[in-house]
Amino acid sequence: EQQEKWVPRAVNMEIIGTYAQTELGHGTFLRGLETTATYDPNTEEFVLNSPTLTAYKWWPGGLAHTANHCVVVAQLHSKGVNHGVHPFIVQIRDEDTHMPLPGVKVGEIGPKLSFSTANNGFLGFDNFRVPRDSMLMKNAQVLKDGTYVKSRLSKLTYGTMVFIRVMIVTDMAYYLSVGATIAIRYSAVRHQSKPKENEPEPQILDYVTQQHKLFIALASSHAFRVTGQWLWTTFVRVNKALTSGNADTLPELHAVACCLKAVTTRDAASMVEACRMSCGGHGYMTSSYLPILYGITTAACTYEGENTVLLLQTARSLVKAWQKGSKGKPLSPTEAYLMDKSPVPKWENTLDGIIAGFRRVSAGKVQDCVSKIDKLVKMGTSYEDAWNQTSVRLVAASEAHSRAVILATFRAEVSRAAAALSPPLARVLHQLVHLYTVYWALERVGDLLLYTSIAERDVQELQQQYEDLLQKIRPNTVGLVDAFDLRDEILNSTLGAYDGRVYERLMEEALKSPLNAEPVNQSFHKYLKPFMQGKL
Ligand SMILES: CCCCCCCCCCCCCCCCCCCC(=O)SCCNC(=O)CCNC(=O)[C@H](O)C(C)(C)COP(=O)(O)OP(=O)(O)OC[C@H]1O[C@@H](n2cnc3c(N)ncnc32)[C@H](O)[C@@H]1OP(=O)(O)O
Ligand SMILES: Cc1cc2nc3c(=O)[nH]c(=O)nc-3n(C[C@H](O)[C@H](O)[C@H](O)COP(=O)(O)OP(=O)(O)OC[C@H]3O[C@@H](n4cnc5c(N)ncnc54)[C@H](O)[C@@H]3O)c2cc1C
Repeated sequence: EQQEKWVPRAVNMEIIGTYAQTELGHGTFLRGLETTATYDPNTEEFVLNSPTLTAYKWWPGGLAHTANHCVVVAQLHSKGVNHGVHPFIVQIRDEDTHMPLPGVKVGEIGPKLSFSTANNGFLGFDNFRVPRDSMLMKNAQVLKDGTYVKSRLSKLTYGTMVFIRVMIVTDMAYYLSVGATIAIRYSAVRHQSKPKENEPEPQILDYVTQQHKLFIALASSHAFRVTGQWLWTTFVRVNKALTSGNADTLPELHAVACCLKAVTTRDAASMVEACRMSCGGHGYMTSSYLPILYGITTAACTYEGENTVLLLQTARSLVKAWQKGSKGKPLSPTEAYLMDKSPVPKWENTLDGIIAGFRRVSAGKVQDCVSKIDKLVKMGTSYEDAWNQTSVRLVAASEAHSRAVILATFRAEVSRAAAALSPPLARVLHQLVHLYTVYWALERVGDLLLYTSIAERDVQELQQQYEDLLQKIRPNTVGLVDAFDLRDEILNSTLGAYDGRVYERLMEEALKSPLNAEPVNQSFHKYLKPFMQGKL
């Protein structure tokens, strides 16, 4: 009945909430959170408290001035026992006056790299009392007398984060479609330099280096959209099983959500930055929207689980899978390839050959990590220290695993969908799958040389395949970004508008600046003139 109490009010916007988990002192290590919720059986209330400065919640989006409620993650104490972190839904502001309630300290954390509209806030409690039903009791409960009833699965507390991580993969597909649309449209409008004296300045989109910078962003948008859809379907299936009490598939979902969130956010941020830089000075204009887009995508590398920490979570799953598989036990579908003990096959410069190659790389890296950890432990190093000393390799193994998942999913889903598409459209999408796959084979050629039978001539051929694909995709590039069908109001970009009036839009935006309101700015009279006259 808690959902009946809170959900309708949230849906009709009586409740504006945020998720208050991170504190000044802890973001990753949730078991280290300091906010306490101590149960008082005499009043059937929880007393929320921030015992230290580092216990203050810090970062929750909308917390500073928008939210009037929040989900607070706190250490639950009852009958003198700390039962660990649990979620509580807490009203923090008066619903009429919006004033902070007594015992609640809330405010803005200050300027950030981007996300300036998110009013991220801080929140502290001074022995703030909330009724017992504030504890979200879907998984664990506290009875009226203070008896704690533990959840059938403690990890369900972390479920919200899995959901958001799953959504973030699709978010990255969207952000890349915005960046690619802006940069490719601008590259079609911008003419620069004279490689051929007797010909006009060409579109910068015809420079192969420009195509190399931009087409991967276009292909990645499709790869992440397809992978995000697969991940969402997986999430729905796991959640359905959880509802019926079966948590067997949750570890696999957690592991694959972690590495996909980490890899897609890192790729999106670096590719949006490449889109910005490919637009020269105008890409550095706020009016291009590319700097803001970079700020948004790079934030995703940190929020909802810092990327390194998440890649290590996946590595933890891969190492456990290796150890499990080595004992002959079955592995989850996404990790089953780790147990492929067949001899390394002859390298094939095909999509299937490259996908199989990335699986070999991932399995080889995981095996190397397990061997290094085992060797260190046998030499007397603690497992924790051996893990830390191997962690750079563990992150790389996780990345290789994630890339193998994306490559395989992108290829499989486009192949499956192609049958229902027109031959020209199917051909273009296959070209994007091919470009994405060969791009990453070339980016990770060192790993392929270490763990597969790829030879120098294969690499040369892949490079030629890649350059041929750039040439094949070029004629459809503008059509492909137009197909994202992003309205000018959404693009919010002087460089990416559909009409291509880049220079007029740049000037229109410049003239809106208040600094252009008068021909001589007041700074001349206040500072320059006195300085020039030696009076400053
Ligand atoms: C229908 C309504 C729709 C509403 C619309 C929604 C739209 C969404 C749009 C998309 C997003 C929009 C943009 C978002 C804007 C910004 C939002 C940002 C919000 C935040 O940042 S919230 C705070 C996020 N914080 C984190 O992610 C913290 C990261 N830290 C951790 O996850 C854990 O602390 C960590 C890293 C796991 C370490 O903890 P520890 O206790 O040390 O864990 P162990 O490593 O020991 O592992 C213990 C054990 O648990 C398993 N585990 C860990 N996490 C999970 C999990 N999430 N799920 C399942 N299982 C988990 C782990 O595998 C271990 O298992 P073992 O069996 O190996 O022991
Ligand atoms: C734009 C934005 C919006 C946010 N919104 C919210 C929100 O709405 N609600 C909310 O609760 N939080 C929010 N956060 C906070 C976010 O979830 C945390 O910043 C994130 O979880 C990382 O935690 P941290 O900042 O404490 O970094 P730390 O965990 O201190 O990480 C710092 C460094 O230490 C490394 N590190 C930490 N632990 C390990 C480890 N075990 N092994 C190896 N390296 C490690 C990390 O890799 C990183 O390099 C937001 C953050 C941002 C940037």
